[in-house]
This record gives sequence, structure tokens and C-alpha cells, in this order.
Amino acid sequence: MKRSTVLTIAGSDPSGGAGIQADLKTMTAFGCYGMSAITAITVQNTTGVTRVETLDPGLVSAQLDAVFTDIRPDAVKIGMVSCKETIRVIAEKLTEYHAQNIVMDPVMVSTSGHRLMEPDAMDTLIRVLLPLADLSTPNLPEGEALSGLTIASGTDMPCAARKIYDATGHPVLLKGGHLDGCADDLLWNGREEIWLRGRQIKTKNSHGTGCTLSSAIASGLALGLSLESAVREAKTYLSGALAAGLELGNGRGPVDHCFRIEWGPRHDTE
Ligand SMILES: Nc1ncnc2c1ncn2[C@@H]1O[C@H](COP(=O)(O)OP(=O)(O)O)[C@@H](O)[C@H]1O
Ligand SMILES: Cc1ncc(COP(=O)(O)O)c(N)n1
Repeated sequence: MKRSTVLTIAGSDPSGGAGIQADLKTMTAFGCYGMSAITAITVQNTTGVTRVETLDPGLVSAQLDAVFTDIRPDAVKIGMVSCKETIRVIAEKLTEYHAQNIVMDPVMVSTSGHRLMEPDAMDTLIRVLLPLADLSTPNLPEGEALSGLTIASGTDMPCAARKIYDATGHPVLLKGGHLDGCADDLLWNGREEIWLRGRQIKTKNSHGTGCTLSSAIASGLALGLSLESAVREAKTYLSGALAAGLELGNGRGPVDHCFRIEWGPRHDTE
């Protein structure tokens, strides 16, 4: 039997809501075999991030060798990459192994406000790693940092998405989850603006939404979907995971990756 394979290159969140942990849950929910190369260990939970330890870039490189020389990923998701050196080794290895279907979530700052990428790494990210990605998925603050434009409303999004496309040469999904009143995302592929309209679900529990979306897109690509279909399927998955209404932790809780699972013990009757 064969399974589509997806690799995440990202940071670890011990509370399981974001990073590697959210990525692997998402890949499993899509019926894919998930693998992970860890770039950093964070200390965080639903109330915030208290510590970040970047792993030695040589260790990231060795993890990538271990994966690519044994189980070839059908798609790769890249999340938190905290420093220039890590960005460089990832780019080298993805080029060396001719990695395909690369989705880059340019994680810069956690929603709780903790910096997850060193400020001087941005230039290397734009020049070295983003051009290798088949899709980047910035949120609005990341979109502003990458484009140098202010994005105050949905009408500012097309201009910013075009500018990021021009700088990277690849499609951009500019996510509108930080807008007031809607959750509309814009996919710009260099030819057409494709709006993915979303109803904003009233919840504080949106920890790891960006990680989940990018992993779901990578999983869709690994399964052979077109870019637009993969993005649409991912958005539908994330809406379901948000709407499920999981309540965990004392802060901004995670989304529910079990919402499609119809068997097993139920916990909602206790
Ligand atoms: N409250 C919400 N209801 C519905 N969709 C949301 C909500 N918050 C975020 N999203 C969606 O989740 C995805 C990630 O959103 P966003 O918050 O913009 O990025 P990030 O998690 O990287 O900060 C996007 O598709 C966005 O539209
Ligand atoms: C390891 C890791 N990667 C990414 C995020 C961003 O997620 P969020 O925007 O929900 O804080 C995070 N908090 N931790």
C-alpha cells in the first residue's frame, strides 16, 4: 500500500496547538504520512511563548538528509525558521533533493506577540527561501513586512499580494484572518485574483490556524490536488476545525483536528 508523504520543517510547540505538532495532526487528518524536521524548540502554551531555543543548523540539515535519503516527501511545509543560517541550510537541502510542492508559512511573530524569527533573517528569507516555495501564506502583519505596504483592509490586499509575488516569483495566499468581521483570504497566482471568502467564527481559540492551513495545503498538493483546490480544501478543513469549538487551556486554545473523526470514545457527554 502507498500513502502520500508530507514533511514539515518547523518549530515545536509542546502544548500541541501550533508548529510541528499541529502540522502532523493536520497531515494525518488528510490521510497523509507526516514527517518532521525540527528547527527550534519553543516553550509555549495557550497563554503565550516564554522561550525559544534555535537548534544548530547542522542538526536541521542532518534531519533533512535523514528524511530525503529514505522517504521522499510528496510535499513540504515550512513554518518557523528562526535564523539566517537555518534558512540557508534548508534552501540548500531542498535544492539538492529537488523537493517539490513546497508551501512556506513565513512565521515571524506568534499571535501572543513573541518574536519567532530574528529580524535580520527576513532578507535571507525573501532572497533565498521564498523563491523556492510554490506558495507562501503570509498573514496580514507578515504580508506588510514582506511587501513593505500597509494592509489596513481587504482593498489593500491585492496590491500587497502582487508585490510579494513579484519579489518571489511564486503564488501567494494572503490570509485575512486578522481583518475585522471576515476571514477572507486572497490567492494571487500571477494571472488571477482568487478570493476565498470565509465567515469569521467567533472564538478565542485560534492558536495554530496558520500552521494548520499551510499543512493542509501541503497535504492537498501531496494528494495531487491543483493549487487552487488544495487551498480551498484547506480552508474548508480549517473552518471545520475552528467551528468544532474545542475548549482547552487557559488562553487562546488550539483548533480541533478530530472533528472529522466519527468513531471512538465521546467526551462531550460527561
Ligand atoms: N475567527 C476565524 N474564523 C474563521 N477563519 C479564521 C478565523 N481566524 C483565522 N481564520 C482563518 O485562518 C487562516 C489563518 O489565519 P490568520 O489568522 O490570518 O493567520 P495566522 O494564523 O498565520 O496569524 C486563514 O485562512 C484565516 O482566514
Ligand atoms: C512553533 C510555532 N510555530 C508557529 C507559531 C505561530 O502560531 P500562532 O500564530 O497561532 O501563534 C507558534 N506559535 N509556534
